[in-house]
Amino acid sequence: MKKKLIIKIGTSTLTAGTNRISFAVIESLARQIVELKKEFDIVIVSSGAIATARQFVEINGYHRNVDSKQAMAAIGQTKLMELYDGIFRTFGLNIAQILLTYRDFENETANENTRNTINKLWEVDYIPIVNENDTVSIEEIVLGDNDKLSALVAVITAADLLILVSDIDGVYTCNPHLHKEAELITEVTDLDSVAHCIEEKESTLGTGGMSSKVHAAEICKKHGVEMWIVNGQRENYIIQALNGTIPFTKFTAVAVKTTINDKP
Ligand SMILES: Nc1ncnc2c1ncn2[C@@H]1O[C@H](COP(=O)(O)OP(=O)(O)O)[C@@H](O)[C@H]1O
Ligand SMILES: N[C@@H](CCC(=O)OP(=O)(O)O)C(=O)O
Repeated sequence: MKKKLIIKIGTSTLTAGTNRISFAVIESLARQIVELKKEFDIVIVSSGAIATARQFVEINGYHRNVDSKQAMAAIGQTKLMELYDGIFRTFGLNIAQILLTYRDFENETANENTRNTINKLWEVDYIPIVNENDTVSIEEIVLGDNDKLSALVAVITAADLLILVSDIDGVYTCNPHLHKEAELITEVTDLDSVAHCIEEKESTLGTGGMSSKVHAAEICKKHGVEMWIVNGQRENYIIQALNGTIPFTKFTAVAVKTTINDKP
């Protein structure tokens, strides 16, 4: 049986620091997935709907107003999937879309349905691509960046590994954008030991940042899922992390897997 791998990729990685979704980033992901598929069943958790919409339309006040953001997400989601579909197909990869909210994970029947859908998609060789259903739920567009959502997907699928693709090699002893002396922490076993290391830049406050990744790690740890933070700016970042040829942060998990019913 294949191992299960969840890969979360956010807007900053997908846009490679520009204001457009980068075809090259999606191509690099697809190229790696062709290799990874030999060993893993894979789910991608992808943000980027709003960033994609911005290439076509600018709804007034979408920076401030949640309803405008939601409308942007609704417009961008189909176009984002078109991009994934077009690029992944050239690599012989099939994709399917799944939209979820946090509330979906509070209900065991919904969890069972999600699990069944994902398992069936794997069986017929389709890669599920998950995003938050921004029309009915706004937690991730207001507060987070799909980090928690990806942890919940990892838990309900009993994944072997969750990889959060970020703009940085992992958790440092302090924020390296603010302190030159920061050193990468390559393995975290005790989450309390990194809490004091997190220091968000003003612009990222309230929109994810490293705090939401550590929160995702808490959920994973509690349910026995290992989580890594890997730098999406490095070449072949997932393959290289798996081969141990690039630095990254690993959050080790407790040995016993529990179910999502033990509330995250
Ligand atoms: N101790 C720390 N180690 C690494 N990054 C940190 C730390 N504290 C705060 N950060 C911030 O977290 C950012 C990564 O989170 P985020 O911006 O959400 O990334 P992404 O958009 O790639 O998911 C870093 O660029 C950095 O500014
Ligand atoms: N779900 C929304 C936004 C989620 C979000 O804020 O994530 P991110 O763009 O990674 O900070 C989208 O796809 O644009």
